[in-house]
Amino acid sequence: MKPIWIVDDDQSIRFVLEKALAREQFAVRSFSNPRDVLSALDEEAPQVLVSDIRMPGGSGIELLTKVKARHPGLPVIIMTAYSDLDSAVSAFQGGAFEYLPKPFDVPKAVELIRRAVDESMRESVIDERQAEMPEMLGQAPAMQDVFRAIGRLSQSNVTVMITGESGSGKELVARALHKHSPRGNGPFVAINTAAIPKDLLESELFGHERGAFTGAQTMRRGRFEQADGGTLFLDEIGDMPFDLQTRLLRVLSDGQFYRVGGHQPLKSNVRVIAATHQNLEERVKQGVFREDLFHRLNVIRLRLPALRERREDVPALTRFFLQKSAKELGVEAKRITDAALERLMGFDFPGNVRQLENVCHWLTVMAPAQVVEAKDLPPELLAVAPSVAPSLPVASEPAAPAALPVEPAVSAGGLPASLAEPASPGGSSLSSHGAAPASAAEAAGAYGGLPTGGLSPAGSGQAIGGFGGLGGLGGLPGTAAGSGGAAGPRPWLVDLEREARQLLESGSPEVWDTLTRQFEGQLIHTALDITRGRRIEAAHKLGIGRNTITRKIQELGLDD
Ligand SMILES: Nc1ncnc2c1ncn2[C@@H]1O[C@H](COP(=O)(O)OP(=O)(O)OP(=O)(O)O)[C@@H](O)[C@H]1O
Repeated sequence: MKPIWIVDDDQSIRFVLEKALAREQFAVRSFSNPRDVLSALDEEAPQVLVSDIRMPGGSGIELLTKVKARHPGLPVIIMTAYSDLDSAVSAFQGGAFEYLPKPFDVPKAVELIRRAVDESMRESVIDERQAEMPEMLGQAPAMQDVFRAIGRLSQSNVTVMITGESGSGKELVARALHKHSPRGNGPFVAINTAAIPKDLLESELFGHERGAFTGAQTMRRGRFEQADGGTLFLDEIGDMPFDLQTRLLRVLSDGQFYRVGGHQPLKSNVRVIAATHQNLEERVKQGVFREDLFHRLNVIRLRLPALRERREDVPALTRFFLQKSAKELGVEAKRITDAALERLMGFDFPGNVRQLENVCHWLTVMAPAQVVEAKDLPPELLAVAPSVAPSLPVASEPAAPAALPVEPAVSAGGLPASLAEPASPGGSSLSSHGAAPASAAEAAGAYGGLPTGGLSPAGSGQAIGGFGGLGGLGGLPGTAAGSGGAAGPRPWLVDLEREARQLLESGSPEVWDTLTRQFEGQLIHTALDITRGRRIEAAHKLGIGRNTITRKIQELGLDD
């Protein structure tokens, strides 16, 4: 764990906190002014920053703003006098984790710091988990087929070949296959054979002994050894040099290999998943890919559709990536108009999902307003005439991102032949597993929850404005909504209308504010209930920032 940083010009405060935190086994570093903190930040970052609000060398609020720009996820606690409430409020607006009124009770201060530490640790764990297995969206039938195939393959250790254009999600699928396999707790090791120079590839794959070649000063384990007990993902397998193909074939046949310069045969228990954007049959015909290796790898083949073959997924992916980019950059997520989405859906995306992800990142940084309009799209995209003009499926918009089927569902049914076809006798064993596809509805329902876009935590007007629009709140747990596209308004909207009518007709003041508070309170309450009080997770599920949820909980008095 990184140290706690304390910034205060008052030496006695620093002393008291240092001692109290040291007693609790926290490492502490103290500063007497914000300037020193900023220069220390060039070298390292703390776990939590605790800062006074008024200091000779600059204000704590300014420091907070600067720190947040560099480390959006870092919890900052601002110490302030009771009398200084305005400053405390601006601290929250600047994204402080909490404020600590002075004079403070030392155990309470320590407890607050501990809570900030816990939250930041939990967030990094969540982030790691997400890094391991990012969310995978797809409502298009072709993607639902892929999810079904993943579910179907989940009890199996069979070799899989994933084909699809660059950026279509092959690695994501490989990770999902690994995660949902019996070896899901083992390592997932990926290697892109096209990205590594030919001379180094062999030692990357199989490792080398000390002194095996100039520069090999220590023994190094290769990816096969690293992946022992797990999955080795061989990306761009079509580009593997011919002589290495022979070595790879040998490992796949008898499980044995030698480190470069080594004489001791090694064994590694590895499941291989390979991927390529090339036509391997063609490469075999050209004599650049070994036919026997092709058959060995091609036991089950999964074909990932290009994004232009599943344009209906573009809106949900766009909202998802806008949220993701905003989170990474520590800003509010941008929303996007239907017209802009239609324009995006008409684009062919030669770089597939990766390209759309980059576009969303660009929009988060470059689009001039909070709501992205068609004219704000990147110039290279606007320069191309849409190849189709699809109309946006507003009513049937998915309420929540579909996620991978977590469990292999059990019912009859096989993999679509085009999608996952046993290409050699080895594949036939699969059909005996009896694990069968999860339905699209189950896959979506397993994660439930709110739409990734549309809810603006800052602007209550915008949040309410989203009710009848894209996505709506169909996935809100505990409501009867969610069927999407059913005739008539959803039951809770009918209730809302009745309540609004009653308040308006009776001349109640601040109707907007009252209802918005109830709406937000209910959302947060439900999310906290689902996450058993874990705020960061609740914020994540709601698609709002950690600071926003903390502020809202305070404002709405949900603390106790
Ligand atoms: N269905 C999806 N839902 C969400 N994100 C996706 C989806 N498909 C792809 N992505 C994202 O798009 C990016 C590219 O995906 P990935 O690296 O898996 O593609 P790839 O086909 O392996 O690319 P390459 O062939 O260039 O290696 C990643 O950031 C991935 O998380």
